[in-house]
Amino acid sequence: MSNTKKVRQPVPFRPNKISTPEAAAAVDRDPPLQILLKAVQKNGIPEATESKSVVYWMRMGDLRVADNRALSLASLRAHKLGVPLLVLFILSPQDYIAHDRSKRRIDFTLRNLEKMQRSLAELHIPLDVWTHPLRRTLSSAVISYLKRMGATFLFANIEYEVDELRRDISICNLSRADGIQATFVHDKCVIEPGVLATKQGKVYTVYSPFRRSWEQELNANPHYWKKAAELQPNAKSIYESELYGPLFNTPVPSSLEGFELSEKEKENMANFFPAGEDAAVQVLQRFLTTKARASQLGAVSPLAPDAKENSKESRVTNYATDRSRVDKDTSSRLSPYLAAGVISVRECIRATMELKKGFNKAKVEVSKDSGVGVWVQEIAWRDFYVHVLAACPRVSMGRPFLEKYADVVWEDYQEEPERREKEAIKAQEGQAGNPGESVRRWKEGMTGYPIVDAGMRCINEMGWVHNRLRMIVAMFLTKDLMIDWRVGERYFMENLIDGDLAANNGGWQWSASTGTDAAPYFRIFNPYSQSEKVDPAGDFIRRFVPELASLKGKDIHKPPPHIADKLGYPRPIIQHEEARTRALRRFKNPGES
Ligand SMILES: Cc1cc2nc3c(=O)[nH]c(=O)nc-3n(C[C@H](O)[C@H](O)[C@H](O)COP(=O)(O)OP(=O)(O)OC[C@H]3O[C@@H](n4cnc5c(N)ncnc54)[C@H](O)[C@@H]3O)c2cc1C
Repeated sequence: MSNTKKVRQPVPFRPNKISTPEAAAAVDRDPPLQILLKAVQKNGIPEATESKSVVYWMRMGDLRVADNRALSLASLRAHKLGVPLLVLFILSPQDYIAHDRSKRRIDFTLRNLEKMQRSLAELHIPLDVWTHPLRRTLSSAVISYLKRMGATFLFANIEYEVDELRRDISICNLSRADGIQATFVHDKCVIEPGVLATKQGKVYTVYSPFRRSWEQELNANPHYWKKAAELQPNAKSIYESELYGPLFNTPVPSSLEGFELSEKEKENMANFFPAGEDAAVQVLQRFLTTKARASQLGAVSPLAPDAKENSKESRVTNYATDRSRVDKDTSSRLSPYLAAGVISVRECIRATMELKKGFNKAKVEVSKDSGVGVWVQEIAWRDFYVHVLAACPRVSMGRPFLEKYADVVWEDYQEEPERREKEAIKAQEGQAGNPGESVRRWKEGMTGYPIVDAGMRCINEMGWVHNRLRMIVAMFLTKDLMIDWRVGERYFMENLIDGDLAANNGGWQWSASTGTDAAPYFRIFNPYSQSEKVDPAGDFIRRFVPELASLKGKDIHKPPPHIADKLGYPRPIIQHEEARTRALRRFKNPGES
C-alpha cells in the first residue's frame, strides 16, 4: 500500500491588519492601555513577597541600561530583597511579521543587545535572549520562565500598540494566579499618555494645543525629566548558581531567521547607525554642540571624527531656520536611537537644559524662537503621536484616525501576495499608469519627480530619511498617485531603521489627510516647489539620483523631458496639477471615484 498521507505545509503567518470600523470603535471606547493600568493596579495588592530573583523584561523600545524606569525599579526591588536581577529579551518573529518590522530594525536591536549584554555583565547581571516562535503563547511562556527562575516580580516598560497591550493584560491576568506581581510602567514619552486633556477631558487631537499644554505641564513638574535610579550590581555569587550562572553563557544571535541582512548591508547599517548607548549620547552631543558638516550629507557615519566641538553655530542653534533643508546636516538623526530606546527621551530634554548660558536650567525651552526650543517641539510631536495611539487605538488597527475618510477611493492596489504577483506581471508588460506599476516606481525612486525619487532612494540605501522628505514622498504617494496610505506606511516600516508605529502612522495619516492634521485635505504639496525649498541647489538630488548630476539650475528639480530621456531618467509618472484635482475631488466626496 502506497503511503498517501499528505505532508501538511506550514501555513504562512499572515495576520489580518485592517479591522472593521465597528471593531475599531469598540476598542476606542475601552482602550487597552486603561485596561492594562487597572490590571497592574489590581496586581499590586497584595504585594508578592517571596522571590528568588526579579526579572526585568526588556522590549524593542527600551534597549538601554541608563535612565530606564522599569529596569531601575526592578533593580531596586532585587536589591531590597537581596536577590539577583535578571534581564530577559524575547525575540518574537511573528510579532515582527505582524508589525512589518524591517530587517534593519531587527539587526539594530541585535547589535544593541549584544552591547548591552556586555555592559550588564559588568554589573553581574545576565541578559537572557531567546526566540519564541508563536506569539499567541508568548504570555504563558513568560509566566513559565518566571516560575522556572523563581521570580515573583516582573517589571517592564509599557508598549502602547494594541497587540502588545493585550499581551501584557494577559500576563497580568495569568500572573495573578501564580502569585506573581507584574508591573508595567510608562517610560517611552516625556509626559505619559493620559495626563494631558482638553477642557472637555478628551485627548488632544491637534498638535498645537497639545504642545502648549505639554510645555505647561512639563515646566510645572520637574519629575518628568528626572533620571531613573542607577542599577545596583548583582552579588558575584550569581555565577555559582546552577540556575542563574548559565544565563551568562547565552550569546545574542547575530541575526534572526527571516530577518537576515546581507553582509554588505549589515556593514553599512553599523556605519550609519552605530549601536550602543555611548554612540547615542555622542550623536546627541554632536547635534547640540557641533556645526553642520557637508560630509554628513547622506549615508555616512554620524561619528566621523571631523567635527569641531562646542561651536557657537551648532546644528541645534540653527535648527529653527535650517531644519527643513535636506541638503544640509540639519537634524539630529537620533530617531533610530529614540525608537529603540537606546537613549532615554528624558536624557534628550536634560541635555538641552544643560546647554549653558541663555537657558534657564529649571525650565525646558520649548519656544519657537530658538533652535533648541523648536527641537524640543519635535520631541513633543513624538509624545503627541504616542498619546493619540494610546487614546485612539484604532490607528494601530489599520483604520483612519478620521473615519469619515475611510471611503476615500484609492487606486485599486492591494498588498496581498497573489495580487502583488499579478501586478508585477502587469508591470513587466510596462502598462504605465496601473497602480502596481505606480507603487513599484515610487518604491524604487523612479517616479520622474527628482525630489521624490531622491527621498525614496535615500530610504532604500540608508533606512532613514529627513522628516521633510518623508512628508514629500508620503504626500506624493497618497495625493498624487492616490495610493492608500497603508501601502506607504507598510513600506516605511519594512525599510526604516527607526520604524515606530506611533510616529510612522501619525506621519502617514497626517500626510494623507486622514489623520490629525489641523489643515484640511487640500494641503497638497507641489513636489517641484517643495524641491526648490528644501534642496535649493539640488545637492541632495545629485547625491541620490546620480543620473541627474550634470543638470544645472532649476532643471535639477524639473528635468526637461528631452534631457531626461537622454539621461535615462523617467518622465513624470503623473502630471501634478491633474493629480491634485483628482485628489481634491475624491477627498471632497469620499466614496466617489
Ligand atoms: C510619513 C512619515 C513617517 C514617519 N515615520 C517615522 C518612524 O517610523 N519613526 C520615527 O521615529 N519617526 C518617524 N517620522 C517622524 C520624523 O520624520 C523622524 O522622527 C525624523 O525624520 C527623524 O530624524 P531626526 O532624528 O534627525 O529628527 P530631529 O529633527 O532631530 O528630531 C528629534 C526627534 O524628535 C522626534 N520627531 C521629530 N519629528 C517627529 C515627527 N514628525 N513625529 C514624531 N516624532 C518626531 C524623533 O524621535 C526625532 O529623532 C515620520 C514622519 C513622516 C512624515
